[in-house]
Amino acid sequence: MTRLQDTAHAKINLYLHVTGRRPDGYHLLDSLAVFAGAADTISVGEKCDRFSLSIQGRFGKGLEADDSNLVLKAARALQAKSGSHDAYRLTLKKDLPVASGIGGGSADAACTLRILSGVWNATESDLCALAEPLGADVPVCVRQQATRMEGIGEILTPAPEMPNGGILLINPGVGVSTPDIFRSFAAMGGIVQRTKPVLPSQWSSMRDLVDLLRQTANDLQAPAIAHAPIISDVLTAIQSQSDCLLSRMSGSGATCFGLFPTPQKAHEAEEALTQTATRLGWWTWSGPFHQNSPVGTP
Ligand SMILES: C[C@](O)(CO)[C@H](O)COP(=O)(O)OP(=O)(O)OC[C@H]1O[C@@H](n2ccc(N)nc2=O)[C@H](O)[C@@H]1O
Ligand SMILES: Nc1ncnc2c1ncn2[C@@H]1O[C@H](COP(=O)(O)OP(=O)(O)OP(=O)(O)O)[C@@H](O)[C@H]1O
Repeated sequence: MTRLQDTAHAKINLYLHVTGRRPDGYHLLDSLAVFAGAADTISVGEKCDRFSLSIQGRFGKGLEADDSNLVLKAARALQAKSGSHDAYRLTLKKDLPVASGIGGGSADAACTLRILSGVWNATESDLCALAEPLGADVPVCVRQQATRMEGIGEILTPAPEMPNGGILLINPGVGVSTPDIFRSFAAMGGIVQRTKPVLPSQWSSMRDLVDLLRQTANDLQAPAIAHAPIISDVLTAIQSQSDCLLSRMSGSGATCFGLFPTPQKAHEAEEALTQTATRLGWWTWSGPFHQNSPVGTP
């Protein structure tokens, strides 16, 4: 069965170690990426001569529906691969903040590939080959499952499924440019030698996961704070909530996350921060992790 609507979930880097640099300037990473329930939605409408995109949702304004949009780039890449001349009207409901370290654009691109793979019978390996040139975060977003990312993001190893904990996301409304943060990372001293984390075959509890995460870091957090000091305030606000097990920034920022023993505890923390968030214009989301069905299932 073809899924003509699908959700593009927020990617969260629970840890992110920069381990090296390629001759082309891209950074080698070791990161544990998981997915939150928060998502954009993409729908495929009627067939037409050329792909078109309409954008709705809280963060739709300010995002161009032109050729630079990763949804259209992904659709055209798969159309070319399939050799089809068919095109469709696409709609993106943009509920995730843009340029915020949770891979919204990458998740949209991967989601577009997944939906259209149903239309053109593309295989998962076709999707992976198309994903890589669209962006370093696109391959991991194809499956939307807990994954260890290495290389520049193209070497993917399945990671243990997340325990039934809760996650709180907060974005302070400051867009952060990924290339700028990698540049500042280099300028601020660059690579720190770290012990490579050993992931278990499964997590016995959120505490088990958090114990390991405490021995890790997001190496892009300090450079991102140098660009946007408000990130420190967000981390403090999350960490000061009762039952918060860990707070950290995701990706190149500025979105930060807090881990909680249950989704309910994450909701309670979000509620406690409502007044602050409303006053400062922060975007917040709380709930469970996304546990996905494999590509190709309805
Ligand atoms: C920081 C992460 O979000 C962690 O998951 C990703 O590595 C970034 O993935 P992304 O936004 O899809 O990145 P891309 O759009 O491919 O690259 C944007 C820019 O970020 C820098 N970049 C990105 C990924 C990477 N492994 N090394 C880099 O140095 C490069 O300057 C690149 O030109
Ligand atoms: N569908 C899309 N949604 C969001 N951004 C898009 C999209 N298409 C193109 N872009 C462009 O991609 C850039 C990065 O956006 P995105 O929201 O993916 O950043 P991010 O969350 O920081 O990603 P990452 O965590 O992968 O670094 C934006 O500056 C935006 O102009």
